[in-house]
Amino acid sequence: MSPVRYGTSLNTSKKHSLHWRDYFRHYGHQNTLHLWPLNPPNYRNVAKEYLEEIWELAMKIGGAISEGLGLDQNYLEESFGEGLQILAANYYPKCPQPEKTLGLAAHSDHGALTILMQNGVNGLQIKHNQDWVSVHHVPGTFLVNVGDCLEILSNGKYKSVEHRATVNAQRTRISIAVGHGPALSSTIGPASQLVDQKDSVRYRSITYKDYIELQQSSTIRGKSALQAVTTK
Ligand SMILES: O=C(O)CCC(=O)C(=O)O
Ligand SMILES: [Fe+2]
Repeated sequence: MSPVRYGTSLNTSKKHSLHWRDYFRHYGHQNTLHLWPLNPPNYRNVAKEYLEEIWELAMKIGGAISEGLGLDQNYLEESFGEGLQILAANYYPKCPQPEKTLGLAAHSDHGALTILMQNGVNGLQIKHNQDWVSVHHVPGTFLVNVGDCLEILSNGKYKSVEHRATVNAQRTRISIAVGHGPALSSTIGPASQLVDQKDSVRYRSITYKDYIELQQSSTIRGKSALQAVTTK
């Protein structure tokens, strides 16, 4: 997976329609900073500071989740190792026929925790009991999504959220999603402490790199990558 990417869709296969969005995405790691946008001129400084702060926040939340699972408070952070942070900036222009398209089709995020900032225009929907539910933006808040890595690591105790973005005819929507996952070379699998006789291993182990490739090569929407590593 390249450390910087620009485009419209996750997978540009002709098998399905493209998204009503432009995006750019880049890794948060400092050694990729020379690849980040140069315009606006303060982008690199602002993004660097934001990514550092948001990493701290993600680790705080990850610590509470680890503790809640009965694991060591540092479990998530330690299993991340050097970790991988990815910033995705999504731009959804006004759309004359919004009911005919989507800004971003149904998917779950491949990392463990995504922290999302938005420009106050609603559009995010999450799947709950087979229905799409709109998430109303509360000013001054971030939205935190559980991703596939956390579902795998917790052996299914946390469920990654399937979500999508709708567009509208009145206002352009912008969202900045920052995903947090383990280092690309690390193997993701259920924490051994969460696997017992009653609750056997629900997901097979896979490197994070292979998991991302699996997700991004699929033309099937939704949680298809996770289903591919589910053991039953
Ligand atoms: O725009 C949104 O609210 C969602 C963005 C998103 O799901 C993503 O970038 O993975
Ligand atoms: Fe997402």
